[in-house]
Amino acid sequence: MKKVPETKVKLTDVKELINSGYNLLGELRKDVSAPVVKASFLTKEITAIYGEEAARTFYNPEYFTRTGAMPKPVLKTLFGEDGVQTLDGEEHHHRKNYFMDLMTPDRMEEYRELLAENVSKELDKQHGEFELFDLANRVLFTTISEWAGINLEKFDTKMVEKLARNQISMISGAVTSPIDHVKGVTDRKESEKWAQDLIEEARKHPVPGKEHLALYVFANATNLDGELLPVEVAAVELLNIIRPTVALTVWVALMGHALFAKRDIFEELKANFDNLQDSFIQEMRRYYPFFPMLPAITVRDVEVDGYLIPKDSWVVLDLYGSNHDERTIASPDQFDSRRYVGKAKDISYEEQYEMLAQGGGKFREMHRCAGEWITLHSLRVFSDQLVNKYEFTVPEQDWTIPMNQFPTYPNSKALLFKE
Ligand code: HEM
Repeated sequence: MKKVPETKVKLTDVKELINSGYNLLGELRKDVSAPVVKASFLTKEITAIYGEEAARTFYNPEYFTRTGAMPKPVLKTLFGEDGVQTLDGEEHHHRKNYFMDLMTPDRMEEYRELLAENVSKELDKQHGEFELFDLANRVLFTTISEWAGINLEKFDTKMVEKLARNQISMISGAVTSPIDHVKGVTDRKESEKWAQDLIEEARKHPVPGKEHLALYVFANATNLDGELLPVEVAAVELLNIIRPTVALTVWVALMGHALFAKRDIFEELKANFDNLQDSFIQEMRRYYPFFPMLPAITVRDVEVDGYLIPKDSWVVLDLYGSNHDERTIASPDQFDSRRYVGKAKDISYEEQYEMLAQGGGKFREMHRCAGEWITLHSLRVFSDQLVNKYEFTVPEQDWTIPMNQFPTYPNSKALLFKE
């Protein structure tokens, strides 16, 4: 086995590591002409790996642990502390089951119907120019809250709008300028307080017949010893449903880019919608940058692509790089709506590592995203309504998607015009 080559490029802070762009790790690989690369990062060393085979190894608990791997600033904004993302082994499996048990086919269908109704209502109201990003942000927040059993009627419109925006600033505050980070931390605190009050209320006043809804599931969730989760942790987990669903705002704005920046993808999809819709959605998840990388620590010496990564190394799996891996993906930098025809379902319902936008592997045993199916249903609803149900014209705008911003979406937030 070969020694991992080290790049001379110095990474001096978290902002530089993640915010300097989705292509950074690819550039480091180029710098050393190898698929595995080591770089100095503050006082630590970081080893970057990518691709389907590397992902298989990364998800194997015999080789890697997630405990202690996630940088603190990310926990303080994006994920929250002591949530499912930070657990390993039995404890993780037990907690993750609460999430996966929510995702039954019936509940997914209820979510899809609710979202379709809410998107239609919002689109019906639009006359003139509007930002698809803002519309999606509002609709996704109200829909997922309702689906989770949260009654938003108790809160005034300003508070609801603020909470909807918080779900995005918690993400952008994870790795960004100090000012945005402080805002991300403040907005997370406000959201956690909101979620804690909801959990406490749900514990005090259980509603018969609502036990299966996310709010009540997390209010009643226990640890491995059968004790109720601390209210703070239950709130973090409730937000682990709300925040990432609202984050789909970003993918909806990127869908705006796919469909309206140029018309060719729109026309191809409209002409053959039923056949292409799911493949188009999977290609969107692959092609556009979103979640950049995942960290873990080796628990023993590990071989990746013929290179030896010693025990106790801090390793990141480059998700964006994996989804653009020229070794396994034909013309990875081209958007091809047909790429996943015939295998769109396998990509998101089987254990797999071929496309890693939301992680890979087994849903219950591993850290793979619990919301992949909600994501698919959301993107199905939006693509259907944008392509088939309404007509838009597209104002002049800046469609640039900056590669050094997290999360990233078109500068114009996808402007559309409806009569
Ligand atoms: C906006 C689109 C989304 C993206 C890009 C995304 C991405 C990811 C990624 C990369 C992970 C980590 C995978 C790993 O550590 O191996 C993850 C985990 C997770 N996601 Fe998502 N996700 C999205 C939407 C959702 C939705 C809609 C939900 C919930 C309804 C959700 C809930 C979760 C949870 C609970 C975890 C932690 C799983 C665990 O640690 O076992 N995500 N997601």
